[in-house]
Amino acid sequence: MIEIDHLHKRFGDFVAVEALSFTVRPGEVLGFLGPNGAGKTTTMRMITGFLHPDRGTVRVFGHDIRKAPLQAKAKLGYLPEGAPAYGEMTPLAFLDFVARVRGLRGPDRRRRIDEVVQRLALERVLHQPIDTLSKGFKRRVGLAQAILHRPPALILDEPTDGLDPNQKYEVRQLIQELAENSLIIVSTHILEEVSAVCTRALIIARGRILADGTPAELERRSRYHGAVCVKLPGGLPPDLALLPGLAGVEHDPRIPERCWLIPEAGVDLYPRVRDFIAERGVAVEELTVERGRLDEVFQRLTGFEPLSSQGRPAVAEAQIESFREQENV
Ligand SMILES: Nc1ncnc2c1ncn2[C@@H]1O[C@H](COP(=O)(O)OP(=O)(O)OP(=O)(O)O)[C@@H](O)[C@H]1O
Repeated sequence: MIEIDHLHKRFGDFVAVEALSFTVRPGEVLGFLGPNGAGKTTTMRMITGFLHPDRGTVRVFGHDIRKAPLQAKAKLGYLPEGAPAYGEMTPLAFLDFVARVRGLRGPDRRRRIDEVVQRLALERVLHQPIDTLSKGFKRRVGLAQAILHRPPALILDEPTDGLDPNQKYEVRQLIQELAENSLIIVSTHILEEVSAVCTRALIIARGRILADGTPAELERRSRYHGAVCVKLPGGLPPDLALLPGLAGVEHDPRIPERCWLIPEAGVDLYPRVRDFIAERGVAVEELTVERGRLDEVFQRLTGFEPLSSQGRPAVAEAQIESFREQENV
C-alpha cells in the first residue's frame, strides 16, 4: 500500500504540488492524469524518494520514504519519464548493474535478469548499446530494470509516451500483466489508456486533486453519459425535440444525419428515444448509447474549453427551447 499524506512542493514561489493526499492499495492500477505541468512527475519523484517534499509524508508498505528510504525503495520499481539509462551500456550490462544495486547476488541475480529479459523480449538487443536502440526497446529496458527485484509497487511515469501504436499496445498489455502482482501508479496523457489499463483514475491540475474514481465513475460525470447517438437518414423529426428528459441535441459535424441526444441529468433517455422511433416508424441507421467521454470530463475539470465546441450545445439547447415555446410545452 502507498499512503500519501498532504504532500507539498514549491519551486521558488511556484507551488507545484499542494496538499496532495491519496492511498493506493494492492490490486489497484491508478492512472495519474493531468495537463502538462500539473505536478505528476514531481509527485512521482517524491513518492520514489528522488525529491524531498516541503511538507507531507509518503509511506510505502508502512515504510516512510524519508525515514526508512532503503526499506521503502526496496518495495518500489520506478520508470522515470523518458526511461533514462546509461546509453553507452548494453541492456545486459545495465540490468546487471541495476541488479547489483538492488542487492541481488549469484544465481538469483542471473535468474532474475533472464526472467526480465524473456518477459520484455530483450534477447536480440542484449549486447547492443542502449543509445542505439529504438524508443520501444529503450522503454522495455526501462521497464525491465523497474521490475527486476519483483517490487510490490510500480511507479511508471508516462510509460507509453512517444511509442508507436503497436509498442503502446505491448506496454499496456505488460502493465495489465504486472498488475497481477504489483500495485501500479501510472501517469499518462492518453485518456484511452485509462479505460484500457486503470482500475482508478486521479485527475490533477496545478498540484491539486480534481477527481478520483474508477474510469466508469468519471465517465458518468460526462454530459455525454447516457447520450443517445442516432443516425436518421430522413433527418431529425422536429417533435423529437419535445421528448421529455432531452437536454440538448448535438449534430455530428462530419455526418449530417447523425446526432447525439443529450439527456437531462439522471434521465434514462434511450428507452424514450427507442419507443419514439418505433411508434413513428422513423427510419434509423444507428442507435447507440454513450458511456460518457473522459476527454470531456478532463477538459471541463482542468478548465479547458476547446474552440470547436464553444456555443454548440447552447445553440442546440436554444433550438429545443424555441420548439417548446412554439408548442407551448
Ligand atoms: N526542479 C524544478 N524547478 C523549478 N520548477 C520545476 C522543477 N520541476 C518541476 N517544476 C515545475 O513544476 C510544475 C510541475 O511539473 P511536473 O513535471 O511535475 O508536471 P507534470 O504534470 O509531470 O507535467 P508533464 O505532463 O508535462 O510531464 C511545472 O510547472 C514545472 O515547470
